[in-house]
This record gives sequence, C-alpha cells and structure tokens, in this order.
Amino acid sequence: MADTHFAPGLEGVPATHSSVSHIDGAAGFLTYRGYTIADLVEHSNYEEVALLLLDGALPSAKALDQFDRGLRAHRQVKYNVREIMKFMPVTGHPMDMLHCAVASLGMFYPQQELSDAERENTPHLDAMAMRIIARIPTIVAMWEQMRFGNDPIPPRSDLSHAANFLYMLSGHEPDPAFVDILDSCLILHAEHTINASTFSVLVTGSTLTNPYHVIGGAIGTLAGPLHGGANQKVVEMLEDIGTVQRVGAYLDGKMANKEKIWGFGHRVYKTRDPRATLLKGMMEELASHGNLRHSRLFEIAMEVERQATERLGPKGVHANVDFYSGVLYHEMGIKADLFTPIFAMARSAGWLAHWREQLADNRIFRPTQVYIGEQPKSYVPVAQRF
Ligand SMILES: CC(=O)SCCNC(=O)CCNC(=O)[C@H](O)C(C)(C)COP(=O)(O)OP(=O)(O)OC[C@H]1O[C@@H](n2cnc3c(N)ncnc32)[C@H](O)[C@@H]1OP(=O)(O)O
Ligand SMILES: O=C([O-])CC(=O)C(=O)O
Repeated sequence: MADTHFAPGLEGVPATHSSVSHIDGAAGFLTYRGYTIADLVEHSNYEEVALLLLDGALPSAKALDQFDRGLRAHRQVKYNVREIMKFMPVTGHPMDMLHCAVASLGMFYPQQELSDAERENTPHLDAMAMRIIARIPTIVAMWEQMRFGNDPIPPRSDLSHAANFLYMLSGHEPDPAFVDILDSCLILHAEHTINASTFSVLVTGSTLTNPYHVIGGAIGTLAGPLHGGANQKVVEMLEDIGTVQRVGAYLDGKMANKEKIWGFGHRVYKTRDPRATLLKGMMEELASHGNLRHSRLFEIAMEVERQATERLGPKGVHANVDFYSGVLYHEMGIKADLFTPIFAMARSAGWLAHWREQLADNRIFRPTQVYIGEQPKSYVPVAQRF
C-alpha cells in the first residue's frame, strides 16, 4: 500500500475542527477564543480564562461568580481518594500519582460512560468539568504534604484558585506577588490547540468514556519529557550546567551527541514561543526588585537561551513554554517534580474544553496504518523452528 498520506507524528494533519484556541506558529502568536494571551494575562484571571475556554465567550459577572463559587465549593476530594493515595509509594513521581488519583475519581461517580442524554446535557458536563478543575490542585497539594508524612492541609474557600493552591502546598498565607505570578502561569498553560495531551483527550473522549479516564490519559501524555515533562528537565539541566561560564561547553557537548536541549523546539512555533516571552518577562520583573533567591539559575537560563538560539535558531528551534516556567516556580520555592503537575492543573481547562467540543460532534477516532509486516504464511510448529 502506498504511504503517500502518512505523516510521521501526524505533522500538519488536522485532527478536528476547533474554536478553542489558535496559534500562528510563524509569528509566535496565540489566542484563546480570539483573545491574545498577553491581554488575558494582563486583564483576566485563571478562573475567568477557564470559563472562557469552556463556554466560548467571556462570562457575565453572574456566570463568573457562579463558576468561581463552584470551584471553591468543590475543592475537597472524598476521604476515599486520600485513602487510595496513602497506598502510593512516596518515591513515585507526582505525575504518576496524579494520573492514578484523577482516574480513580471516576469510581466515586455512578456512571462509567456517558449516556446519550448525559452527553447532550450541558449543565451536567459543565458540572463535571468544573469539579475536575477544582480538584486537581487539591490532589497535587495533598500529595506534597502526604509524601513527607504530613496530613493534607484542607482547602480554603476564601482564596482564589492560585492562592488556595499555594496555601495548601505550604500551609502559609501565600505571598500576593507569587499568587499573581502563579495565576498568570496558569493562564499561559491553560490551552494550546491539538498538542499531544489534547489529542489524547480527543481520542479517549471519542469513545464516550468518562471524563476521569479522559483527563487521566491526558495527564499521562503530558508527563513525557518531550511534552509537559520538559519543564522539570529544564531546571535539572540548568542545575547540571551550574555556571554561566559552562554554558557554551555544555551546549557543544549536547550538539555533538545529537541530544535535545530541554525547553527548546516546537512542532508549531518556528520562532520564540510567545508564552516563553511572557514568562521570561515575569522573571525579569521579579529580578528588577533585586531580591531573586535563585538569580544564578535565571542567569544561566538566559545564557542558554542566547547561545542555543544562535545554534538552533536557523533551524526554527527556539525557547518554548517549558523553558522559563520552571525557573519561575523554582524561585517561588516549588519543587521541580511539581512543575508538570502544575501544568496539568492549568491545562485541565483546555482539555475539558476540547472534550466538550469533541462530544458535541463526536465520531470515534480510528485512523489507519501503512502495513509493513509479513504477508500471510503457514504456521510453523514450535518443534520445527530453529
Ligand atoms: C509544552 C510542550 O510540549 S513544549 C515542548 C516541550 N519539549 C521539549 O522542550 C523537549 C525538547 N524538544 C523536542 O524534543 C522537540 O523540539 C519537540 C518534541 C518539542 C518537537 O518535535 P518535532 O516537531 O518532531 O521536531 P523535530 O524533532 O523533527 O526537530 C526538527 C529539527 O530540530 C532539531 N531540534 C528540535 N528540538 C531540538 C532541541 N530541543 N534541541 C536540539 N535540537 C532540536 C531536531 O534535531 C531536528 O533537527 P534535524 O532537522 O537536523 O534533524
Ligand atoms: O503545542 C504543543 O505541541 C505543545 C505545547 O506547547 C503545549 O501543549 O502547550
């Protein structure tokens, strides 16, 4: 069979119609439902952006208030989820924990797959989406306490989504500057067209399975180092480089061995990812106040970006969203293995918006393949095989 239509990694192949977000990869431009990410970071907050993604339009004050109250009211997870988490090895990666814990939420709800009536019932789907967005931060923050032998810190309903997460992570009143930064990071990570994890949402959702499987699968997909897992790798790489003076030799070694530079390159952007620009700007803003705790890491990051862009820019390989996010989280005192779970917290809104879009016009995903195996032949009994 001819393989003229085969595109490895489905590069350039449209998998769906969508109105959730749009990327101009040549210009380095990203919009959610028509609004630029820069505008949303400046004027909005994560709660509003999540609802914008889910509903398709900026909400009225009443709708936003209702959604926000819903998020605050559903932060608690059932005691049984905590019991399940108790059996997970504390040495496991938080993304593995999150994958299991989110999938397990489906067992605490009556239906295992969506009936036709449920699929067409918008308020029912809205409620499921809102509850998932509300609970992922709780699970991540609970784990941060539980893995060090502490009791989870109960969520607070008087705090915003970002503030409550930071509070639950540490048990301390969060620094308002860090709340603002995290809120902006959540906005910037909330959505990104048909990336690998969102594609997994479309495929899993198209079978009409429950949203916990859909989001669990997406979390597993995001965890990989070629996707969301790169943010942890970036900070590990910067630590490994250690000093600004070592950047050149480090990059030369990587290039010579044909190894990837973490946080660089993108299937769609052939210029700098606009989210990297905004994240770097936030780090510069923090630095301008002169009290960065980890300025060394930021200086190394900037030098890696400068030198890696000199080497890889001509190929269209530039810094992506994962390059500066970890440096920011590190500055906020967040551990490196929580960077990708924070990405998942944010992306849950985009995933669920695509899940809703898929259900509204569903057809099961079932692509084909180019068969390159053997033609039919006779079975050979084991005694006659060499
Ligand atoms: C949230 C996100 O998912 S953002 C992406 C996060 N992932 C990373 O940062 C991991 C590092 N980056 C990568 O592995 C890739 O750039 C990906 C996975 C993001 C995109 O992969 P693809 O679109 O398949 O790009 P592909 O691997 O074909 O790269 C094209 C060329 O650029 C090079 N290249 C791409 N990324 C990098 C990199 N990070 N370091 C060095 N070279 C790179 C490739 O070696 C290839 O070179 P060649 O044409 O000489 O063979
Ligand atoms: O779009 C992609 O392929 C990966 C990405 O940047 C994201 O998911 O945010």
